[in-house]
Amino acid sequence: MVEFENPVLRVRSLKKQYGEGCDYCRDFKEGHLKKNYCPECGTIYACRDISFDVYEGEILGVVGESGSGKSTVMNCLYFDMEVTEGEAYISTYKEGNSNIFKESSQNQRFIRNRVLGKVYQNPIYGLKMDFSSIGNIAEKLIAAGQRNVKIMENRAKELLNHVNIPLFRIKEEPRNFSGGMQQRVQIAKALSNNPPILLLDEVTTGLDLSVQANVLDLIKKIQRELNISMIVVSHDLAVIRMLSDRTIVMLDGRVVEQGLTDQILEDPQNPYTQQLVQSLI
Ligand SMILES: Nc1ncnc2c1ncn2[C@@H]1O[C@H](COP(=O)(O)OP(=O)(O)OP(=O)(O)O)[C@@H](O)[C@H]1O
Repeated sequence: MVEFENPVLRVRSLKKQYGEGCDYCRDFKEGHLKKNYCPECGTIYACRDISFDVYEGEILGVVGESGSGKSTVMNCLYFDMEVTEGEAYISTYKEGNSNIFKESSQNQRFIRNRVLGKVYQNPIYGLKMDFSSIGNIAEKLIAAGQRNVKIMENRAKELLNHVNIPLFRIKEEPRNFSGGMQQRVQIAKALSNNPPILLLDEVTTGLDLSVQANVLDLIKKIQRELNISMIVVSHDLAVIRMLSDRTIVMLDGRVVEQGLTDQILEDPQNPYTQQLVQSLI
């Protein structure tokens, strides 16, 4: 049972825009934007004023249609892109007192290696396809300062076993693996340095339904066993329903609703969320 008491991650007023904005769009007057962009100057507001907490041991779901800004939130948190404005604090990093968006690039690299793990929809962003699976994990361990070959080998075997990659295949390159196996290796790699927070961006999109179910089961199992906090992004409310304790719903770069997943499913308040929930039935 998750206790919604200790946030491991606090995100405040995250904003990402492409373009300078103009007098017409800058204060977001009702009706001045077309979805997420300004028809006068063309500025795209990918994320506007996004705030949320992630608690210890919870899975937070982020759901919304294509272009709503879900991946932008994940990319900003993992420093794959720079925020325009905003703050984020991680309780295990500098006791939660430092805005990670303002950290030096060296410290941001440390956070990527030690504090956060990320699993991408497309495994080519998370894996070196021409390294072996074991080599992919070693790469992450080396980035965190590990140099002992035996320790790295044992850790890689343990992780790959955890995600059900057969021992006899761990020296193979992930390019030879099926989509589901590649995602499992990505998950193992992201867990290499025991990060307290895992970011999963559309990790089952594009997989066959049975493979998808298998990966979702694995995510749930890992979360239970390691009591890790996760943010799971998906356009598919069925995925979010299966995994997440709480959910935030995004539309046009904004959070339009957030709460316990059960509550959102049973009694959605926002018209867009109502549509999403109806599409499940
Ligand atoms: N480099 C960029 N330049 C301009 N606009 C961009 C850029 N990257 C993303 N966007 C825009 O930002 C908005 C949010 O994109 P984002 O990828 O976060 O959405 P999403 O909800 O994750 O959707 P999807 O699942 O389709 O990626 C979209 O309107 C997108 O076109």
